[in-house]
Amino acid sequence: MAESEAETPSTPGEFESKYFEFHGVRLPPFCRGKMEEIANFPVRPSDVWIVTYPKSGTSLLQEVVYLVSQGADPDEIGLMNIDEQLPVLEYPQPGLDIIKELTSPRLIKSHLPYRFLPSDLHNGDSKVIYMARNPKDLVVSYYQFHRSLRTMSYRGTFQEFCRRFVNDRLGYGSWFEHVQEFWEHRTDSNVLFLKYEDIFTVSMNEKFDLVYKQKMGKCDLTFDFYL
Ligand SMILES: Nc1ncnc2c1ncn2[C@@H]1O[C@H](COP(=O)(O)O)[C@@H](OP(=O)(O)O)[C@H]1O
Ligand SMILES: CCc1ccc(OS(=O)(=O)O)cc1
Repeated sequence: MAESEAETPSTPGEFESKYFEFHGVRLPPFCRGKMEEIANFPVRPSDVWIVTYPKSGTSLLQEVVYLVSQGADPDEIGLMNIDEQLPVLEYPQPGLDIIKELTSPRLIKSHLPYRFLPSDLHNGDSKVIYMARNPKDLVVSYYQFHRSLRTMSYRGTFQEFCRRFVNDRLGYGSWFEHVQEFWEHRTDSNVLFLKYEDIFTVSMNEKFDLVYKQKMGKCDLTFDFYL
């Protein structure tokens, strides 16, 4: 075991205790004590909310929404940290009080399941863009994230992590419920349901196919790329 791993052990028990359980859903500890305030959070008609299960391409989506809403220059987008422009509702920073005071139009992100979001959103009071990513790629991404996150210091195997994922035992709860709940609301007038693979893979797919053909020449090795 690497020295840094030995220094930051995280037994299954320690890892479990890092979560906060709310109505049967595992949430990150920073959600503790603010779920009622979140349910009553005042929403504005001009808001755009970006909601995802973690590792569903939130940053990619926020770049697109930010560019469109601000009329920003795509060439400049790489120069600035867009994460700083779009607060996450439930994160400790900047916090609910600051987000409440932001000037309109606000762009707000959240990873919370539909039923825990502000009740004004359920009433259709502002636009919500939800993006889902296929769970097989997502679970790899979420695993790497847990390994790198100092506060979680996850040290289990990928196999064990997958077990947690399919048994709904990770932060933000069940991916399966998260996605299904939004899918049920996909035809609501204020909800736009997107798939990561549609906005990322489709646009990049043709380019990759072209480059693959050019660079692999006569080699007949093929892969099953699926959309
Ligand atoms: N423009 C972009 N900015 C950041 N992440 C992007 C991105 N386009 C795709 N992604 C992918 O989105 C995932 C992160 O999701 P989120 O933003 O919700 O945390 C990462 O997946 P991988 O870890 O599989 O590479 C990352 O590579
Ligand atoms: C497991 C804790 C956690 C913390 C933050 C997350 O959000 S994000 O992926 O950094 O946006 C997700 C999970």
